[in-house]
Amino acid sequence: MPVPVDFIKELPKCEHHMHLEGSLEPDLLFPLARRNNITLPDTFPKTIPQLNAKYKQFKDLQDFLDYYYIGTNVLINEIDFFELAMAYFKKINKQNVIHAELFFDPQSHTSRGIPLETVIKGFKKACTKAERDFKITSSLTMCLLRHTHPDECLQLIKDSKKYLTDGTINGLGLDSAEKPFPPDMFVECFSLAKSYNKHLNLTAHAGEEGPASYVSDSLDLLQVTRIDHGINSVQDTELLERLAKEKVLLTVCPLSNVKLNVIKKVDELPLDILLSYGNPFSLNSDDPAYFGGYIEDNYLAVHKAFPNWGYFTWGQIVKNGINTSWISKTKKEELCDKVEAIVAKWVNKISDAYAASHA
Ligand SMILES: Nc1ncnc2[nH]cnc12
Ligand SMILES: [Zn+2]
Repeated sequence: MPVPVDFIKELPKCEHHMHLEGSLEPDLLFPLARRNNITLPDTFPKTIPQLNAKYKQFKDLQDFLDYYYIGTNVLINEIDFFELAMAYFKKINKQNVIHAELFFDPQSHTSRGIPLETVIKGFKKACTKAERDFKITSSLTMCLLRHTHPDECLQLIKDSKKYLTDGTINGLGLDSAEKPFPPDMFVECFSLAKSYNKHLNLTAHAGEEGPASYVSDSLDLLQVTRIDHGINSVQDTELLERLAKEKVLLTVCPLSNVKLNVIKKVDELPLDILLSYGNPFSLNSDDPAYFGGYIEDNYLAVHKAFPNWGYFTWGQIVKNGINTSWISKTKKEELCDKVEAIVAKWVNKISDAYAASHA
């Protein structure tokens, strides 16, 4: 019998893969376009229902990205970035999220003349407010857009030096269209950022649409310690062994993979293989406004698709996510204790119910 849905909901969750620009819901996108006098392209859906209908299914990653980058155009002022992030925090506050490591794409804004400072200030103020109001801790990971020229990415790293060194930005990532832009193009960018701050956390999207070799190249060439998506790693069992040995977190995004046609159904995700190899993975929403759900929806989709997982398997998955989060050892211990207490509570509930029914 599957574990109860209420147990899944109660688990304290860490989100490791969520693009702030990907949380731009149609009901914020249109008002921001009006407020900022932004004219959307003629071919862009005109109403919230029309836009939601488009978001039902994308042909592939590029089809989605075409909409995603149009959406970013409505973000102009610091308050827009703040409101966008606050709308996300309000949603996840109802889903037992305790910690969120958040991506953002500076180049999608600086290329339109929006100062980097505007973007970062707006997002950072929301992170501070979320910690104060909701007790959700968070950090920002700046992503390089791999479809832009590596020289532009290098310039962004130089322009962000202050934020990369003073802890305002906690991580560097790599996103956008994967297959035509392999990791080796960005070696200089990642090494420059790391030279600014040896504690900077490094991650990259790899093995979403691209091959397993992009995962190993990201580890070897970019020196990342985490892989975003990474599900195509299962094409290479030696790689799976390595990822397990090095405790590399794969930030899996179930609903995203279905909406972007990477898989047809959530039960096709190779999660049982990852469990059998001891690969830590977490469940994430990627771009929740576009893919039909926030983190809890992703947990529930996996719960439905993998009904055989018991309390301890779920507890282990969540603890693996905590232990590979970019947080202190003390915080990891505190959160893992919380998970263990919840698992114990539910296991006792079941055994008490069993004992009562057999008394
Ligand atoms: N799923 C994804 N893959 C690559 N780049 C992205 N940017 C936003 N979402 C993305
Ligand atoms: Zn992503």
